[in-house]
Amino acid sequence: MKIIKLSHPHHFTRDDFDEMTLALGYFDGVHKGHQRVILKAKEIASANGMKSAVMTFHPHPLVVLRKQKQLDSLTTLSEKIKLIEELGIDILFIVEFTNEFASLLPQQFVDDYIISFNVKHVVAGFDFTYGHLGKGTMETLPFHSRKEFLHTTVEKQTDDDKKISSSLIRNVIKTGEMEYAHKLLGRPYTVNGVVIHGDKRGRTIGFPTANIDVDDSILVPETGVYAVTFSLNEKEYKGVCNIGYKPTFEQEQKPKPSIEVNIFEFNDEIYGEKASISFYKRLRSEQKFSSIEALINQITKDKEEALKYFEKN
Ligand SMILES: Cc1cc2nc3c(=O)[nH]c(=O)nc-3n(C[C@H](O)[C@H](O)[C@H](O)COP(=O)(O)O)c2cc1C
Ligand SMILES: Nc1ncnc2c1ncn2[C@@H]1O[C@H](COP(=O)(O)OP(=O)(O)OP(=O)(O)O)[C@@H](O)[C@H]1O
Repeated sequence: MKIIKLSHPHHFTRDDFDEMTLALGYFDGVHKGHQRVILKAKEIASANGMKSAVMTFHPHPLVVLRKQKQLDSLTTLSEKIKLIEELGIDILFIVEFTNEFASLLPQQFVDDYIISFNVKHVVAGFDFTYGHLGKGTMETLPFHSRKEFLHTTVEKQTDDDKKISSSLIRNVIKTGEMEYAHKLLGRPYTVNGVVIHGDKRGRTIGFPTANIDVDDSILVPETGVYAVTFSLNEKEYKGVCNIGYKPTFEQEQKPKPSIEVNIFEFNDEIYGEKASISFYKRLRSEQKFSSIEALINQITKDKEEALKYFEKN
């Protein structure tokens, strides 16, 4: 996949590109609704001998326009790139979202970012908006197209009558409903990070853990214990993850919870390595135990429960 990063104003003209079908949106999480939009663009492109393309924006409009301080993203930009690449798209445009870009009139956006890129077909969801104050919609797009391109509107993708959206999935993950998040994303919710040093207490209680440092922009699920898979160097292991503050040992809560995984049948030294955790099911809340034995008994049960879950699913 070719990646083209640009900021406003850009210098591209139609002659720089082959004809293409373009899917438009922010696409945080690349969930099932997004997948439908992106795959529709791919389908139209291949039926018409065009290149398939996606245009996304970075950073998130709500953050740039200061409507939200931080987003708690489902994907970092590089995770989003990887997921879009896996869908088999030819070109990804990443437009820097700035106040100047946000103030483009709808017609200017269409002229400069669709027609100038030799786009012959646009695909977006029913609620996609463009241009200053989001005044452009799928209803105004034919007018702004100057008859230079066609468009396809993807109807609302729902689950139980609810629109599948990045915001819905964020709320679901915030309450630890990982099976529901899995259904809406079309894959388990996964966070990537680096293995860091913990307090080295885990091994002394018979449950060594890999502590993972995750980018601050990324949404971390509700605190608690989860059945997870842990991936490292293309290999996947099962495990149990605790997200929390370890109240059994710590008197004070740190600013952010630790994320640690006891990986089953694994004994390697992996500090500094890149790894990812996929969350399948929340097993329980984190507790303050009155003894280390009680904690050990509970983690033993957590492990059994996780193994049972993976046997059945
Ligand atoms: C599956 C699992 C469940 C855990 N549950 C709790 C808990 O309920 N309460 C708690 O205080 N610590 C809990 N812990 C955290 C342990 O206290 C922690 O792994 C241990 O203190 C080692 O920490 P360290 O890696 O920083 O050395 C859990 C850890 C795991 C792996
Ligand atoms: N459930 C859905 N059904 C159809 N199209 C969708 C759906 N969700 C998003 N889209 C479309 O996918 C593109 C990207 O959407 P966008 O990034 O705004 O995500 P969203 O999931 O709607 O997020 P948010 O929760 O931030 O509104 C847009 O064209 C949008 O209209």
